[in-house]
Amino acid sequence: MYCTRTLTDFVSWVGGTDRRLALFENLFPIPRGITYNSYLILDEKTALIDTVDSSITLQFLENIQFVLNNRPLDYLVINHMEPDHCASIAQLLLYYPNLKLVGNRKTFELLHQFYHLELTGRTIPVRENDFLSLGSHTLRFAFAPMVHWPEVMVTYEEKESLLFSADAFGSFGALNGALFQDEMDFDREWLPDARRYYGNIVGKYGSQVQRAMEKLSCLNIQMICPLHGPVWRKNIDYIWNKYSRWSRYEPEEQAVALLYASMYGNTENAVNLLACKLAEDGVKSIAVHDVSSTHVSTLIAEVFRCSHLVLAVPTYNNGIYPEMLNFLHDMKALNLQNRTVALIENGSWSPVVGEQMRAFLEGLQGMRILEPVITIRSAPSAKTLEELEQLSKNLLSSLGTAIRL
Ligand SMILES: Cc1cc2nc3c(=O)[nH]c(=O)nc-3n(C[C@H](O)[C@H](O)[C@H](O)COP(=O)(O)O)c2cc1C
Repeated sequence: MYCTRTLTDFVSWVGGTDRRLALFENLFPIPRGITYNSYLILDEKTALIDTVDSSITLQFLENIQFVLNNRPLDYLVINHMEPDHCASIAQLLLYYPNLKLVGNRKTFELLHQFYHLELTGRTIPVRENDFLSLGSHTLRFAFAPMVHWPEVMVTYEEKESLLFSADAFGSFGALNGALFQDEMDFDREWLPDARRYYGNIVGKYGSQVQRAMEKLSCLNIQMICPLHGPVWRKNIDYIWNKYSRWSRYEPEEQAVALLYASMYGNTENAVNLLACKLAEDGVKSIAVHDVSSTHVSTLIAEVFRCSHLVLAVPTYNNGIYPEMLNFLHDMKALNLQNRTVALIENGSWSPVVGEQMRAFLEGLQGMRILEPVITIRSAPSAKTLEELEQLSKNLLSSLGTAIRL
């Protein structure tokens, strides 16, 4: 049975949800599932904006059929050629023999690479700022290269001021009936997944996100319609400001994330001691994560959120404990910048990871190491306690006065 939602008198949501997929991109855990959004505009001409993943093609086709109500489908706009948004194109071409595909040069290069379809006479190539009239509605195209992939463009509908934003402004998570951000408690239910989605999927491309936002900032936007997660029709500034901050690698909060590795509990013990000192010193926002039991995508999201990090690690065969090393490599791969980092190293005979982590972090832009680096020999000692007390004070003064009790 069709399952659709109405955006405006002319525009419907015809996407769907998948709560069975465990790993998005076979990489990122999505315990709350995922939504694939697609939007259908009815005017003199009909236009579908993007398609969905193959897991929900049947539901998707039923949704489109219902909204079209026996009308033909004239256009499919392809904003993004990643297979989770394109896997239904072949079926659509079969169902709707007069359907024309709208995309840019790179869109069609990728389409041919993925699907080997016969498309003679069925494509409409567009360039930056070209428009397509549907009758009273007009679609205008703006390229947003590397706001995830090189072919990405966004589509702006001029009559109703709708921005179809491709992967930008999206989120992990399956919609639970509510489609619009103002129908849900976004901060409580969605923000962690929206942040984790941004950080891990788009986070590497901050400067490209900035360029795209600059380009779009002159538009009157009444609704942001992304390819995953909630649609924004109120509080657009809220998500716009989050993106502005994230893409500049500015922390969202003055907060401390203590991220540690520990085999036998001694490094963990030091981290718990520091967390207690921080709380006693008046720091309100403290998060503690074991890097071995917290997925690296969540650790990355915490870096996007927090201004201050404490990395605590045992020496492992003369190197950084593997799960922490993996996290550091991910931070580098995703271009993370501009954080204040305190380091705690542990080792029973030759602790060397403090220097190794310092060298690694100095290779990232704008990472400030908060001195001194603390060395533990096997287990925290009385000296360690004093050093942790000092580190807590140093963190507090670096955090600034805003969060003192
Ligand atoms: C496989 C393995 C390799 C280790 N390699 C080193 C090393 O190269 N240098 C060192 O000083 N300690 C080394 N250690 C010791 C740990 O770093 C040390 O015992 C530390 O206190 C463990 O902290 P934890 O209790 O938080 O796991 C190694 C331990 C293990 C299990």
